[in-house]
Amino acid sequence: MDCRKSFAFSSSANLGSGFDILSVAHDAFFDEVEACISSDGIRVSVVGNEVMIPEDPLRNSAGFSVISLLKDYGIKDGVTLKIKKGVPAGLGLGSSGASAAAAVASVNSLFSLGLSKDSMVKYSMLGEGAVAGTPHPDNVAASIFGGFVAVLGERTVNLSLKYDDLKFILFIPSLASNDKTKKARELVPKIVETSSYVKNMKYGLSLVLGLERGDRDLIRHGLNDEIVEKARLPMFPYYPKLKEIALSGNAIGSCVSGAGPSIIVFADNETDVNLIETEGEKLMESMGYSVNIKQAKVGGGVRVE
Ligand SMILES: Nc1ncnc2c1ncn2[C@@H]1O[C@H](COP(=O)(O)OP(=O)(O)OP(=O)(O)O)[C@@H](O)[C@H]1O
Ligand SMILES: N[C@@H](CCO)C(=O)O
Repeated sequence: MDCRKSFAFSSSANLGSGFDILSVAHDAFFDEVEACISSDGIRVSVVGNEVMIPEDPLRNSAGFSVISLLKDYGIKDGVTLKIKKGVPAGLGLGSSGASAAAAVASVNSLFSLGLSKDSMVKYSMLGEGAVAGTPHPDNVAASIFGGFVAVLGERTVNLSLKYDDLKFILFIPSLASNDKTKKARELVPKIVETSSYVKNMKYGLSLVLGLERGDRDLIRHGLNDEIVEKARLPMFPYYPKLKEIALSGNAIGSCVSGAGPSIIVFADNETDVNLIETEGEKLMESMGYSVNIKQAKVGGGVRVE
């Protein structure tokens, strides 16, 4: 049987004020998707630690992306997708995006379609639309390109990171829920004050310039959001205190990872990682949340075996 297998990392979207624009791939978790040509239509199976992931191809991010891709290219063959989940779902770590990215990469290779990375983003984000109601591109762009990315319309651009000792501490509460991103998107305000818009422009520029120049203070300033994070705060009530703890341990900064509930803390060699992990866990437990804490580094882009 003709098959291809791809691997895609987890990601954190909405960095600072970069809602739907700025994201990063990390090596905390990865998904593996094998695509094989079959005579049996489009089939999806999911193996791994997940119980809440649909195998109906139209409701699975990988399945929907591949259906759209095959349709556009007029491919009549069936394809079976075997998804091995590594990225936990519903936690703001780009789980649906990683599956879609790996599936599109596998099918691209299987049929020698020669898709550019931007085209892979275009098809993978359709799978996000099937899951979250709107096809947001930021998680899939990070998983496909790797590193820090800015999604600028139909083009995704990698930021050239100048920060050798950058690492992440991920606080991952056990709070996964179905349709979380869909619900979180409903909280985003449709109209914003000009003063909030101006603040967010400053944060966004600070973050991009800080990452490109390796400027710790700019990154810290840039890891703030006046609009989306604020509007969604009721979904993650522990976050303001957790950020205080991160800054007291001299983290570079922190923000909500994607649509939450996970939090990403940016750290370097000046950061007291132990203090942040210990105090952060204490805080979460005192508020009734059990939490998994994981360290990670910047991850690479999707890889076809
Ligand atoms: N292949 C897939 N992998 C993971 N989740 C999937 C997949 N296909 C469909 N889903 C559904 O998508 C939802 C998870 O997506 P959601 O956007 O809420 O979380 P996430 O992708 O883990 O995080 P985020 O997008 O906030 O980074 C779940 O309800 C799950 O059933
Ligand atoms: N930009 C998306 C990311 C979801 O991980 C959102 O916040 O809805």
